[in-house]
Amino acid sequence: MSNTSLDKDKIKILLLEGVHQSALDALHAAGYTNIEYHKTALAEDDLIDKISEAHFIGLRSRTQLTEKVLSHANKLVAIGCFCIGTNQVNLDAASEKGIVVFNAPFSNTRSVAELVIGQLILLLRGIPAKNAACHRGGWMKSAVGSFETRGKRLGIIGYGSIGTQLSVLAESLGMDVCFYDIVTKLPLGNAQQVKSLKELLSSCDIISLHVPETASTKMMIGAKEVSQMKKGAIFINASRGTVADLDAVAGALKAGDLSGAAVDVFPVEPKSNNEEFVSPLRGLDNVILTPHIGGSTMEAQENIGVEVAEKLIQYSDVGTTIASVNFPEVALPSQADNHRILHVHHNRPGVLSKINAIFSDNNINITGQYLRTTETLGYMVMDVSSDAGELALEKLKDVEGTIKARVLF
Ligand SMILES: NC(=O)c1ccc[n+]([C@@H]2O[C@H](COP(=O)([O-])OP(=O)(O)OC[C@H]3O[C@@H](n4cnc5c(N)ncnc54)[C@H](O)[C@@H]3O)[C@@H](O)[C@H]2O)c1
Ligand SMILES: O=C(O)[C@H](O)COP(=O)(O)O
Repeated sequence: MSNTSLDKDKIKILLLEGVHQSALDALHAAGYTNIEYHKTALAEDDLIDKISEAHFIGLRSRTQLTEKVLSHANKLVAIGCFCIGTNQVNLDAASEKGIVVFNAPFSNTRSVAELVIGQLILLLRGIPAKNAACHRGGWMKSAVGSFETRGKRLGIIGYGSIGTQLSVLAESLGMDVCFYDIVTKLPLGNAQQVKSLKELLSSCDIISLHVPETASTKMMIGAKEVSQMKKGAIFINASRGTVADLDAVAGALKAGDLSGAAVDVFPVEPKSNNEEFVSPLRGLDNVILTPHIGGSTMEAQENIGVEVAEKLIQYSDVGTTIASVNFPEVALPSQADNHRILHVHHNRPGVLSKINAIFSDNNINITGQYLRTTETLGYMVMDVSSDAGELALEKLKDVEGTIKARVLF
C-alpha cells in the first residue's frame, strides 16, 4: 500500500507510444518533471521493469497492460490511455489494485469519421484498384462499377461518438443512413435505427463498424454475417481488429461478393513500425489497408495529449476522478491548511462507518469528506486538519477492505 505523498519531482511518469508533446508541456507546466518518454511501446519484460517504478503511465492502443504486467505495478496510481479504447488495459486488475484509468473519449472521433468518408468515396469509385493499376503501368479508364455517394445506403454499426459524426457527414453527401446499436439511440438527421444486425447487413451498400472491443462485439462480423451482406457491398472497419473475421472478408472479396474494403485495425497488429504486417487482405487491390491511423491526426493527438495529461494532473494534484473509466467520480476543491487523504476500498457495507468510528475515537477532525462508489469500488476523499494527516493515514491502513490509501497534501 502506497502511503505518502511525494514531491512532484519524485513522481515518476512513464509515457509510451509517442504521446503528443502537448502532454509533456501540460505535465511540465504543472510541475511534473520526472518523465521518461518513449516513442514506441515496450516489450513485456521492459514494460514490467519500468512499470514497477512508475507512479503514472501514459500509453496508446499498443501497450497491453495485462493482469501479469499490472501485478508488478506496485507504485502505480493512475493510467492515462491517450486514445479512446481502453481494451488494452485489464480494467478489473487495475481497479483491484486501486489504480484509476482515464482516456480521451472524444478528441479523435472527428478524425476517424473523416477517414471513413474518404475511404467510402474512394471505394465507391474503385480508386484503390485503379490507383494500383496505374502504379504498375496499367490504365483502367472505365465507369463500370463506379458510383456517387448520393442515394447510397450507409449502415453504421455502433452509433456512438464516431458513428453519429459519420452519420451527419454522410447525410451531407446525400447518403441514406441507417444504424444498428444495442442501445436505443436518438437518430441524427434522417438516419434510422434498424432492429437487427441482419437487417443492416442485407440492406446497405456500405457497412462501417464503430463499436468498442467487448465480449459482445468479438467476431460480431463472422462468415455468416459477411454472407448476409448485399452483393457488391463495401466493408469498412476502423473500430477494433477483434470485431471482424478478415479471412471471411478476404474470401468474399476474392469471390466478388464484396466490391471493396477499408480496414484500419487488425486482430494482431505489428508492435512497432519495424515489424512485418501480416493479413489475409494483403495484395488485394480493392482493399485500402491502413496501419491503425484512424485517430492519428495532428489535431486529434494534440488535443488528446492535453486532455489526458490534465486528467492525470487533476488526479495527482487534488484526487479528482471525473471522467475516469473504472473509478467512482469524485471532485472536491482543495482546502488550505488541510491534509487530503485518498482512500480506495472494496465496496462493502460498513467501510464508511468503520472509518468514521476510527476518526472519532482518535479525535481526528474531518473538514471535508466525499464518498462515491461503483458496484465493486469505493473511493473516498477526506480532508483532515493538517496536524492529523499522518495519524489518519496510519489508522486508515487498518480498515478492512482498504485497497490503497495515500495522503496528497
Ligand atoms: N481506428 C482508430 O484509430 C480508432 C480511433 C478511435 C476509436 N476507435 C475505436 O472505435 C470505437 C468506437 O468509438 P466511439 O468513440 O464511437 O465509441 P462510443 O462508445 O461512443 O460508441 C460505441 C457504440 O457502440 C455501441 N455498441 C456496443 N456494443 C455493441 C454491439 N454489440 N452491437 C452494436 N452496437 C454496440 C454502443 O452502444 C455505442 O453506441 C472505440 O471503442 C475504439 O475501439 C478506433
Ligand atoms: O482507441 C483509439 O482511440 C484508437 O484506436 C487510436 O489508438 P492509437 O492512439 O494507438 O492510435
